Amino acid sequence: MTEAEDRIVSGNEASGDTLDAGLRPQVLSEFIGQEQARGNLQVFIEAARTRAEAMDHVLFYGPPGLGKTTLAQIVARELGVNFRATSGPVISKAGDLAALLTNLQDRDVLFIDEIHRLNPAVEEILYPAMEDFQLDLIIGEGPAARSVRIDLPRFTLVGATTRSGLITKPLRDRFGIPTRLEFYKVSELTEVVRRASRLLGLPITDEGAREVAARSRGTPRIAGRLLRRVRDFALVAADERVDAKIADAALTRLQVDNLGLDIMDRRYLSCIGETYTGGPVGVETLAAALSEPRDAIEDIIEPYLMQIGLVQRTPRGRMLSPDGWKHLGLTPPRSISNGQIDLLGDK
Ligand SMILES: Nc1ncnc2c1ncn2[C@@H]1O[C@H](COP(=O)(O)OP(=O)(O)OP(=O)(O)O)[C@@H](O)[C@H]1O
Ligand SMILES: [Mg+2]
Repeated sequence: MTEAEDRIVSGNEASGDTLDAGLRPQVLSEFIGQEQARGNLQVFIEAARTRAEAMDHVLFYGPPGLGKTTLAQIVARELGVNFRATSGPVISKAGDLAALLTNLQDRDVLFIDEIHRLNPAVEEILYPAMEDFQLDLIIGEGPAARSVRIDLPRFTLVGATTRSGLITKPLRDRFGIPTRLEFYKVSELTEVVRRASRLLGLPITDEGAREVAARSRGTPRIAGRLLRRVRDFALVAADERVDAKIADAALTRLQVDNLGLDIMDRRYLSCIGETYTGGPVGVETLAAALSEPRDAIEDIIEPYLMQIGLVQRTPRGRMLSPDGWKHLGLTPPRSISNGQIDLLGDK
């Protein structure tokens, strides 16, 4: 695990998150936020149930910790079918996928996490399975090799990825229901925190919940994790319930600032701001300067900093925005404070 993934404010799943299982919403009506995705799924689930057919294949994509796995489980439960889970890197051979697929029952949900990491040879045999519910396998080798076609039960493939850009077009095209998950609003995360507090038996005020939510980077997984740390502080301080002041004190001690940024984010921001005088600077250069893999920077650090507008992508690299300078407590160079950042394209 890289340093970026191992932070309290990283959206990635960490070993300490095992408690999350109890916080996972079980049905669609308990799932907070993602209104558009939820509304659409509701319709498709109901239609599939009414017709007693397998639902179309679904692809969930978006940053880590927004609820892709949770929604996949909910889809299976609401459809009233079995949920089988695996992940891209685990299916190493065509035979592994064949074994999974032939063991499914009619209308089951097969969940493939990190689907962008499927081996191309495996992906190839997934196409006819998704499209025609058929498996074409080559049995044996050399002159004795022959191909067999196996009929599969009708199933629903639910794929999840944090890197939709890495999914091949033929694979993406075979998902009838591509669903993008967005960062949550503070009001939605406040609801997530209140629900989690209830389940944890932790008294919290509305302002306390809001304080935790506002610092959770739009990500329910982070909200749950911060809440547990706040609970520890409240317990040790013998506070009866968590209010905004207690939440703020706990999160400040954890070095999570008022925007939910931690030391790593601030290192990233000040690297652009101070070392590269505001940019533009390429992501490879930043990765080297911060000794973090490029993937970790692009997947974990940048999405939220861009979402809240502290960093901008330009054709020539990353730049600190006026708000980014402000957050660092620094004065931007004149050309930037005059608002002359060119924001063309996407690099
Ligand atoms: N809408 C929600 N309401 C309440 N809790 C949620 C919601 N979405 C996610 N969570 C909580 O956040 C945690 C992370 O969600 P989940 O594991 O589904 O994320 P993910 O998108 O699959 O992440 P990854 O990309 O790392 O696989 C869950 O344990 C769940 O408790
Ligand atoms: Mg997941």
